[in-house]
Amino acid sequence: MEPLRTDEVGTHLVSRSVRLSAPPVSASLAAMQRPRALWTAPDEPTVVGGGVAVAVEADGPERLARVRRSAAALFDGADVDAPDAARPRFFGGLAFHEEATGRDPWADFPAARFVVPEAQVVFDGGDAWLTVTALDGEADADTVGDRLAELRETLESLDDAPPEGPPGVSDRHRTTSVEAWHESVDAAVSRIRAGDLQKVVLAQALEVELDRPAAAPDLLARLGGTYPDCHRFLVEPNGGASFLGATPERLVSLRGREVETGALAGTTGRGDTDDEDEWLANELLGSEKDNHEHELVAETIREQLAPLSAEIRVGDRGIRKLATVQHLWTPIDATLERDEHVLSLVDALHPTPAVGGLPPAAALGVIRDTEPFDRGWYAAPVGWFDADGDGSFAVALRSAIVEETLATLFAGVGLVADSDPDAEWDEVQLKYRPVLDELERDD
Ligand SMILES: C=C(O[C@H]1C=CC=C(C(=O)O)[C@@H]1O)C(=O)O
Repeated sequence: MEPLRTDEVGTHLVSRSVRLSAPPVSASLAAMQRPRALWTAPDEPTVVGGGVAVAVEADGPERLARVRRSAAALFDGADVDAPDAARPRFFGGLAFHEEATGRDPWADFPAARFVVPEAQVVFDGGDAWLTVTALDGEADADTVGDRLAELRETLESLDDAPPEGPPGVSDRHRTTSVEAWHESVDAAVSRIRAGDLQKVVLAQALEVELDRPAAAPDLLARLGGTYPDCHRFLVEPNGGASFLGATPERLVSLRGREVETGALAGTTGRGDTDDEDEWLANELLGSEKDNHEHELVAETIREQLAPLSAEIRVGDRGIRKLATVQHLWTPIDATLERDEHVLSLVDALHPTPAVGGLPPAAALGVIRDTEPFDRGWYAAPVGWFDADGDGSFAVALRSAIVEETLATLFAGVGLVADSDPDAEWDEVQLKYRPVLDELERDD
């Protein structure tokens, strides 16, 4: 189906839901038609999607406002018969920059794309719900009901199989050599010291040739084992690519007027022993450089929320431990002054200085001028929203785009005045690990 690109959406959604005896998540995802979607977040229902009831795409500075208007027109007058848990949602995300470049490997990823899946399975505690959605010009409640019954049978007969192991890596290619990295970091640090900007996040990409095609559901299932507290996501455009990851960074979630977000910036590794791990955590907590890098993120998020909020609550700075790294982390919650759509919050917050820099325009200029590859959807918002404008978005870090036997991984680091190119290089390599560990075979 061609995505809708106009604000003049003349049709509406027809949606029906049924309770399922919960099928296995990974097998459900594997059973879905492309394009597939997966969303798992701490304290939220897991959602699997497949196929397209409707897709909305937009680009340019107004891309989120345009997506929001198209979605509102589709939800307005929608014929939805579903309990709250099973309500239809739009899933998708954005490119990091406002315009899509169309460069490989991102050729099929527009600057913004959100899809209401034809089939959506929500796993909420022990319950599971299947929702089938169509456009009213293409189906009516009866045909949607027939499809619901057919899919229910398929899903309820799925077996739970353990995920396949890593595909194996035969070759790898870095977009940035050590020498080029040193040059870029030195140049960025000089500009920061000269006062042109306060912080910039520079990234690298790693292309990896696989021994066999990697199955996204298997990769995500294994990532779930190692990174259970992260947001795991899968988005697929038209074509054969899958963009997936297990990110520790929530961008924002909105329920009613309650906002949850946080600052995540400042990184160190994990220790081999408990003592070494604690020592590393204490070094990070005491590091002037990392606290400065972190403070710029926390303060900017607070400033961006302030005009929209009746109250903002900034928690204590602490350590977020993941299997391969530990980060400085500050929880930030807010209560909004008035009703807002989660896409307005996404618009206000992206890119935070955890992935862009400060001031944002100067940092984006340095990123565009320096990085020899297209960030595509890496480090950009991915998530979902519903008819009320509630939703949840993560920052697409610790991620890769995978197609057949090629995977491209992305990782970046925040640079401030006293950043050291060698230490930052090592940090990039650590941040590849979550996805890379699931691609490489041990033997
Ligand atoms: C840009 C990335 O991480 C960000 C999030 C947490 C810590 C970061 C840091 O310490 O540099 C980065 O700002 C990435 O993982 O690619």
